[in-house]
Amino acid sequence: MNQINSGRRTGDRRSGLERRKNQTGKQGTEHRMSWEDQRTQYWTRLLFCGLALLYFNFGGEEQVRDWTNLQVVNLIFLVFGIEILFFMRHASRVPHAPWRQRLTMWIDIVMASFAVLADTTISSPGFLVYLMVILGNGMRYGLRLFGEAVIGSLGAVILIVSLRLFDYVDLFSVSAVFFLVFFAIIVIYSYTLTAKIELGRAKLAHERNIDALTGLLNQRALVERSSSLFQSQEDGNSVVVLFADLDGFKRVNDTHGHHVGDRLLAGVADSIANTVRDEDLVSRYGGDEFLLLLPYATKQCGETVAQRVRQAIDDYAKENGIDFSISIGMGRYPDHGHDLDSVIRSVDQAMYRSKLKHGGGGILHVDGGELDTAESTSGMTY
Ligand SMILES: Nc1nc2c(ncn2[C@@H]2O[C@H](COP(=O)(O)OP(=O)(O)OP(=O)(O)O)[C@@H](O)[C@H]2O)c(=O)[nH]1
Repeated sequence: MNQINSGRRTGDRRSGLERRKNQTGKQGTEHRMSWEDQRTQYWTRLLFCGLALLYFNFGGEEQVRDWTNLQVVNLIFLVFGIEILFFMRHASRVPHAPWRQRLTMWIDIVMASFAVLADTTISSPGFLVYLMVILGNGMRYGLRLFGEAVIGSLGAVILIVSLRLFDYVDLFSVSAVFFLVFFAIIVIYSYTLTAKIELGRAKLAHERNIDALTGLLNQRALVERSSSLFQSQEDGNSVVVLFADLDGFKRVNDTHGHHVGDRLLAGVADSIANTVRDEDLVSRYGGDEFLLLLPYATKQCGETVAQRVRQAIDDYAKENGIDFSISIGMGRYPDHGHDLDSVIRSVDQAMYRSKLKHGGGGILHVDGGELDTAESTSGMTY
């Protein structure tokens, strides 16, 4: 039992599966925006920038309040346009950048506020831009930015109204109050709609990426994650790949029934999840097969984890009085394959050779090196 717990962080009382569920849940539900998802937003920002320039230039100096002038307004909106083009280019190259989404949203709020403050018309069309910022960011990037956009816009409106309090007192009327009520209803309605969309999106991502029985990543999600993981392993770092397959699992099903087999798979998943770090990827690759990817790990780290996994499974089998074991094939990217498929082929073969040789419970390296099945793993640090 000690071996199973040895992978757990100090003070972290969650089971391995809970930790893994949280991790995979987060990874599985995170919504990564593609460039195509964001393109319309950047064109809309450009459109609004152009409209603002037209609006002020059609109105001329009379459209601009005394504290500034048309030249300054033009200059500021020109800089705004350049900022949009700059981040547009950035978004097309690096689509997923939460800091950029947040920064551009705040720039939009500042620009809308500037437009409203510079405008001699009290009910400036700039106010509608706040709605665009709230809806556009909320619907696209989720509730967090939605909330931020509401707070930012509300704060800006309060500031503007207090700065021009006397102008707005004159404007006070029943229709103005109703305008605000309608505005608030639209925001609340959009918030609940966004919450629903986000929940649905998270549920879908979870179902797509997580194996329902074990709570581990499924094969599809692992393949998807592996490409970015492999790309990030520069400077001679390697990813250790472990292919683990249960021995005698069919017999467990046949003897104890499928429901026990199911529970055993979930227990094995939990035991395996306990042996690795949070940044490692653990997946249920097939029926009774598990694939582990350990980024930035040396061969020695891989051996340590492989031995821990085997030990954890032996302990689990003993504790539950069920006769089964685990065979593990071990290799590394990029040493044993140029992509996930080819590394898996190598480690799968190593695992299979180990099974043939020992009939179960062995750990075999792709290079042919075998780990002593009796070796103790206590006291190992990884
Ligand atoms: N209970 C249960 N059984 C499953 C599930 N998925 C696959 N299986 C069973 O897992 C077994 C896997 O077969 P084998 O690979 O031959 O299992 P094994 O007895 O461990 O044999 P070796 O891998 O050759 O050692 C099959 O009997 C499948 O029906 C599942 O979700 N739940």
